[in-house]
Order: sequence, then structure tokens, then C-alpha cells
Amino acid sequence: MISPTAPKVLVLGGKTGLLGQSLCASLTKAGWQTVSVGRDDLDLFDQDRVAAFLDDHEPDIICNTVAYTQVDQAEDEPEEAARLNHRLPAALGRLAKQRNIRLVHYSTDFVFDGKAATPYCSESPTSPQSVYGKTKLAGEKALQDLGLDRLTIIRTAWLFGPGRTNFVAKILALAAQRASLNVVHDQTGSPTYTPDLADYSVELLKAEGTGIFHLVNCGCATWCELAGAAVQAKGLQCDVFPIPSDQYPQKAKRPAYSVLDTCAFTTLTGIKPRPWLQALREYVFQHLT
Ligand SMILES: NC(=O)C1=CN([C@@H]2O[C@H](COP(=O)(O)OP(=O)(O)OC[C@H]3O[C@@H](n4cnc5c(N)ncnc54)[C@H](O)[C@@H]3O)[C@@H](O)[C@H]2O)C=CC1
Repeated sequence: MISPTAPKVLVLGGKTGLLGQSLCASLTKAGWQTVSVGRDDLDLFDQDRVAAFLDDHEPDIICNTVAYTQVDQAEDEPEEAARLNHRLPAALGRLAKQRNIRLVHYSTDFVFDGKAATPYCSESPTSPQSVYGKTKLAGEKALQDLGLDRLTIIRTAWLFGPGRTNFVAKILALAAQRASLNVVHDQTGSPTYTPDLADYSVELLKAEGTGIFHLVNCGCATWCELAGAAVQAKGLQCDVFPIPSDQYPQKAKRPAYSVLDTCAFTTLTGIKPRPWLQALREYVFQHLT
């Protein structure tokens, strides 16, 4: 049962987004009042409508999971990517500030150039190499420049989970039809299960964390290792072979290494994210069988 004093949270992108759906589930599980907002419910680019919606619902917190997430397509549509990843959060930030609403905004490991050899922490210098990364960083900076008292920026990475297609689901669909797959082995990141990310986000909210936090599952993997682990977890007979990125050309430049350090989150909440492999097995057993 939801207590009438439980915080009320608007989840933008909560109807169809990969993270948004998990976030709504975690907030509801925590007993918080959750209003899931999808594209058809509200035109987020109509300032007057958004203002009226906020005044109508009077949320304590807005969680923005809406983004332009097609990394390669963003290279051809920089304006549209900037509209969603930069100008939208800035506009939401202004409305939240006027009403003293807490704002949680999601960002990405693509704000880094990938030249590091150890995990990136919140303060590590940023240097995005793609339109997607540049527009996401512009969104972060626009929010920080507004000087909101209660702003939380959560950078995450390599998401998989229920409710929407993702790398793991695509690999398993291919592996079910083929004897072998070639997957890139020279990009290393932090695979992250959306229900875990959503639960950790709720814990961060409870702890009133403000500033930039990195939230990912523990450990790191290459795309090839992640694919191999998924195929093994599902018990499929498909060989996964490593290939260099230049044998799988993609329009947007990816960071070669974008592992995120979650120390700031652990220090604040006392929670250490669980290993991605454990989360992957849960995803495969619970949602893909
Ligand atoms: N998927 C991933 O691997 C990663 C995602 N992130 C970040 O996490 C957050 C959530 O990502 P996902 O859940 O994967 O995204 P998603 O692509 O699954 O969902 C994005 C949401 O934005 C909404 N949206 C897109 N264009 C819209 C428009 N023009 N008007 C209104 N709504 C629109 C969609 O309806 C959807 O609900 C984003 O900020 C993303 O940048 C960060 C790192 C990795």
C-alpha cells in the first residue's frame, strides 16, 4: 500500500523506455507514488503544458530518462539529439528550479573519451567523442549551470533489462539461429541491469544524494565477453568469436574503455552494486526463457 506521505515521483520515459519501466517498478516496490509519463501523455517540448502538468501533479521528484539514445543515428541528426539530450533537460531544470522539485537526470559513459586504463569516477575529465556523448554532456552542464539545489545526475552504461530490446536480447536472438557470432573485443565497459540500476537509484534518492554519481553493476566486460556470458547463461550452442572494432564499423566513435567507478554511491549509501554476471543470469532466467 502506498502511504499518502510517500514521495511522488514523475518518471519521464516511464511508459516505454528501457530504464524508465524498471524505474517505475522499483519506485512502486519502494512504496513511492509513481506517475509514469510517456510520449502520448505529454509533449515535453511544450513548456506551458509541462508547467501545467507539474502544477497539477505537484511531484516531489522528477526522474528524466528521456533521451535520444540511437548513438549512430545521432551522427546524422545532431540537432534532434541536442533537442532531446541538451535542451530538454535544461528546460526541465528551469521548471524544476522554479518549483523547488528535486531533479534526477540520467547520463552516460560516452561523456568520456575512453583513453583511461582505470575506472572513471564522477570528477574524471570528460571528453566525448560522439554527437550522442557531446549532447549528453551539454545536458549535464546546462543542468549544473542552473544551480539547482537538488540535482542528481546519474551516469550509467551498457544497459540490458526487461521491457525493450537491448544488446543482450539481440545477441540471444541471433545466437538461437546461428552456429557462430563475431563480437567486438576491444571495447570494455560496465554492463548494467536496469532493475538493479533502478533499485540503486531509489537508494540514492533516499540518501538525498546530489551531484554526479556513477551507477553500474560491479565488474567490467568487453562486448564479446558479455555476449559469450549471455549465450552460456541461456545454454545455447553458438560460438562467440572476438573481432576488432574495425571489422564492425559503426558511425559513432565509441570509447575503448568506459568502466565507471561507483565509489561515490557506495560511500553515501553503503551499497556495493552486485556483479554484472549475476544480474545477467537473473535477466536471462527470469525474462528470456
Ligand atoms: N541504453 C543504454 O545502454 C544507456 C543509456 N543511458 C542513458 O540512460 C537513460 C535511459 O536510456 P534508455 O532507457 O536506454 O533509453 P530508451 O531509448 O529505452 O528510452 C528513452 C525514452 O525517451 C523517450 N523519447 C525518445 N524520444 C522522445 C521524444 N521525442 N519525445 C518524448 N519522449 C521521447 C522514449 O519514448 C523512451 O521512453 C538515457 O538518459 C540514456 O542516455 C546511458 C548509458 C547507456
